[in-house]
Amino acid sequence: MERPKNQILAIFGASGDLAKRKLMPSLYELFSRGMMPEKFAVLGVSRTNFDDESFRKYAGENIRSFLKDKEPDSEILDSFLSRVFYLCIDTLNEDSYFRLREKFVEIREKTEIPDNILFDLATPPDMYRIIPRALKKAGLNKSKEGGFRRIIVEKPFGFDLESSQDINSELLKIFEENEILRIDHYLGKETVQNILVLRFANGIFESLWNRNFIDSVEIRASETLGVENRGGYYDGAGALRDMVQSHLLQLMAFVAMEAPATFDSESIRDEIAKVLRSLKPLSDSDIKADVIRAQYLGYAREKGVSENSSTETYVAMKFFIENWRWGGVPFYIITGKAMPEKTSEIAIRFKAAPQKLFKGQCCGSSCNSLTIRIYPDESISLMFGLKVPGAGFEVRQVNMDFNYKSISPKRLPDAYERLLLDAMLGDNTLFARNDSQSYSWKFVEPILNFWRMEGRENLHVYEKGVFPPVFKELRDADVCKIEPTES
Ligand SMILES: NC(=O)C1=CN([C@@H]2O[C@H](COP(=O)(O)OP(=O)(O)OC[C@H]3O[C@@H](n4cnc5c(N)ncnc54)[C@H](OP(=O)(O)O)[C@@H]3O)[C@@H](O)[C@H]2O)C=CC1
Ligand SMILES: O=C1O[C@H](COP(=O)(O)O)[C@@H](O)[C@H](O)[C@H]1O
Repeated sequence: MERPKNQILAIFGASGDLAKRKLMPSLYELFSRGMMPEKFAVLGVSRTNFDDESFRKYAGENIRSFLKDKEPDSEILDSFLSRVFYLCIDTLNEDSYFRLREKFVEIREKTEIPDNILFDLATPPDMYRIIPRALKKAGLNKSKEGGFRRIIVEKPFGFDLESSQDINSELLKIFEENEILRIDHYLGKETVQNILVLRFANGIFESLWNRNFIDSVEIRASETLGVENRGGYYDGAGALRDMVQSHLLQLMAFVAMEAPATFDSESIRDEIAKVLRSLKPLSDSDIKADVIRAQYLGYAREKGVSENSSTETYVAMKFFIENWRWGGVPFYIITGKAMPEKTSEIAIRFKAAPQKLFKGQCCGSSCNSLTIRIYPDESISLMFGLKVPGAGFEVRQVNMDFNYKSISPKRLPDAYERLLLDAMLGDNTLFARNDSQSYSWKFVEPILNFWRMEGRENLHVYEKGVFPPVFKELRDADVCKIEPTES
């Protein structure tokens, strides 16, 4: 396994929630598995008043609390924390970035790390212009010693097409496109990456993976939690921006893209962009018929949410991809908060056999579907009809399951572990490219505009924990959810 080059990782917003719950535990985990660079430093940068020592203590406590499924080893943790530093500056003030420059010099003198820096903007999005500009002013955006610069940007990447393009063009004045890593944590999930391997390492699936054999594709990501303490952000975003524009359209692209010419970052990202560009634009009448939005009861009383909010906490939509592979195949995306269960999965439903020879029941009209499950368990199930034992010829749907636990008892890495490692390695395959971001904004923007015009009209409400309205054809496809067979 290739190890990243020696470098400093500078995390802006180091005092925040993302750094605490995801970034620091993931970096510790990479360190404990020997996957961090031989020489590295993690520099937290925020306004909160820490110094190196107090930040180490804070980071250590967070790693202990948020590390997934295990306790950190004290010795390894101490060794990791000895490489952690902190700088308290007013990140809004460009002049304070000269102090950041000095801190880099100080760390490099202590650690002998070359002039390689990965910046991570774990801050509110309005800092995505301020920080890069200030880095440029302090001469930190380019190395004068032949080292590298990279910058990770968290989502939301803009608010609409225009704002995302504005942020992009600002960033592109300061960093090169291949230095900008727009993170989408869904692409760091093991099963999501496996979609590419499942499709392109196996002849059997790819030959069926088109409009001739596939009846529909459904991507579903439901959560039981409401907006919790993120009402202020969420009320300005809603489910369409928060989940569909980013994560779920990227998942759709993995399912629908053509095979890349070679397995390298640009070929893969070319195919992702191509499929997002082929999304059939939705007219007002399509939106009326094919996009359902809803809000859970009590949402408007959440902290940070406006009283008359028309923000959707649930969206179900049907759309098409206009290309030779997918013409006429409906794609569905369903996502929401405060739903009955937490699940993330992709169901590829195949067309029914041409003749119904047997009695018995399969889900919907066809016996065949492939479910790629991301949560709760990371697994893949293929469904087909088989004979019920005994007299006659009655069909029953059964599933053939692959569960990650069966090939490796090891824990699956958190998405951030994979993505931070790739960022340190400079591999941007699993990061969203500028053009694909724009295509997905172009696709969702007419919906946002239409809803703005409608206000609360046609906004459904649902009780927390009760499934909101969904398309009739999906209810039919779900009529007999198969329970896993008992062993
Ligand atoms: N939390 C999560 O699970 C996820 C978060 N994200 C994204 O990551 C980014 C960070 O999120 P999160 O950690 O939750 O946010 P928090 O508000 O918890 O943390 C952000 C940090 O940014 C710092 N900051 C710097 N400048 C400002 C400023 N002008 N105003 C406010 N804070 C500032 C703050 O530190 P200080 O005051 O010390 O300067 C604060 O600790 C956001 O863009 C978010 O959308 C994406 C996916 C998941
Ligand atoms: O980015 C986000 O994702 C989470 C859901 O992520 P998951 O890995 O738990 O499926 C969502 O809750 C949040 O609103 C959104 O900003």
